[in-house]
Amino acid sequence: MDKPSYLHRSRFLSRTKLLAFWTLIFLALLLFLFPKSPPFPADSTRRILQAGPLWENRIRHSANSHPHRVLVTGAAGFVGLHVSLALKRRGDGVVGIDNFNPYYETSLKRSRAALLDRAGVFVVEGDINDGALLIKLFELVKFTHVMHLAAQAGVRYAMRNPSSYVQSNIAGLVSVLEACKSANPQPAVVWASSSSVYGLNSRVPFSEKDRTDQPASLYAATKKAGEEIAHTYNHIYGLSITGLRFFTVYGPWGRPDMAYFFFTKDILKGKTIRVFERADQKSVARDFTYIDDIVKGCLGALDTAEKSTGSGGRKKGKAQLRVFNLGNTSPVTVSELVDNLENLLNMKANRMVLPMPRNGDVPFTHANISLAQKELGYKPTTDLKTGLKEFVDWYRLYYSNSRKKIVL
Ligand SMILES: O=C(O)[C@H]1O[C@H](OP(=O)(O)OP(=O)(O)OC[C@H]2O[C@@H](n3ccc(=O)[nH]c3=O)[C@H](O)[C@@H]2O)[C@H](O)[C@@H](O)[C@@H]1O
Repeated sequence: MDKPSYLHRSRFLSRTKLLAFWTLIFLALLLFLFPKSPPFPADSTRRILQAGPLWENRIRHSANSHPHRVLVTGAAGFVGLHVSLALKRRGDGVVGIDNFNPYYETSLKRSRAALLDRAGVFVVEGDINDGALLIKLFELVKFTHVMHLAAQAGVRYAMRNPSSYVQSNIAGLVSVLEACKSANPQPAVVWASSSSVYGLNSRVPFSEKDRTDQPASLYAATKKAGEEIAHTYNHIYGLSITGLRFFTVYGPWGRPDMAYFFFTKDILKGKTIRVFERADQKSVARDFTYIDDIVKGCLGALDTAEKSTGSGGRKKGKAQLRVFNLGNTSPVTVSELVDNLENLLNMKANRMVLPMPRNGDVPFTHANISLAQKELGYKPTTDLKTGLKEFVDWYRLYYSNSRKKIVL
């Protein structure tokens, strides 16, 4: 027998209510699990809202109205510190930006930033991937130059945390170049590439004309990708871009993840250090380059950089695109590096000689610097022994005063 029609209707209604109820629950769950993302990172929104006029004034004051107004990314890093100080000392306006990430001891980065602060350089705490923050900085200051030194450094760490290299060295670089290409006027860009782009090349010294298509680490691959990205932004937007291939930079206020730094620490503690050797039993070698020489090369690149030709995202003509080796032209083996440290520290190292692990290292580096010499007037003057002495003196002072603030 057919059921009465009102029964059909009420069953239909209760099913509809049930469906509506579960749909609502489902939607609420979706909203809870995937909240709508803000137009730019929440951090940046907060930072810009909290910033206020005092923050803006500090930025304007730090840049001042000098002919050169330079934004230095990675200013609390090793090279960033020294370049920012040198620019400020000669009278340029400098604003720094750094995310103070914990790749190595953040207290060292904070000490560097404190030193910059005393020298009149304000370091904005922020990430280069934060596009809104970069736009804000360009609104506040018409930067003439960007010295882009922020990066995820280190060749061996790339196997442990590959995505950090993509995030900083590729996405971060694009974020910086995006801000530069949209700025009006566009700044000229000088940025840190790396000797590691020469990868497994065997012809020495390494020349800018050599192939760079066999990187040995993800770090090197991201720097090589950076050089190609630089070409694109130069080609499409008329940005003037100079890439600097640094060769194992060392010196006071250096990076604790680098061999000369942690060898010093470990020798002083009596800990064993691992000295890598090549398959042919020769010690690996590096074209160690002292920080003051690198700073001169960076300033030379900045001073010879031509203006970008575009404005507000539009190219108006061909712009300069350059790449230079900044090395020392005299490679030293790692065992000689350790000999030097033993002499300076007056202590014997406990060496464990091991075959070079296959984790991104290359057996040797050696720079041909004739192009930088010709175009930038670059001429390194510090040998490893002299530079290491400066480092060891700083190291002893810094770590014996680690709780106090010290000046360079
Ligand atoms: O020139 C560059 O572009 C690169 O220079 C350095 O990379 P690297 O030359 O490998 O510097 P270290 O990690 O300090 O190593 C120096 C030498 O010591 C050797 N080493 C390292 C660590 C160790 O425990 N034992 C050892 O013998 C390495 O094989 C290498 O030959 C920096 O760490 C990179 O960020 C930079 O980009």
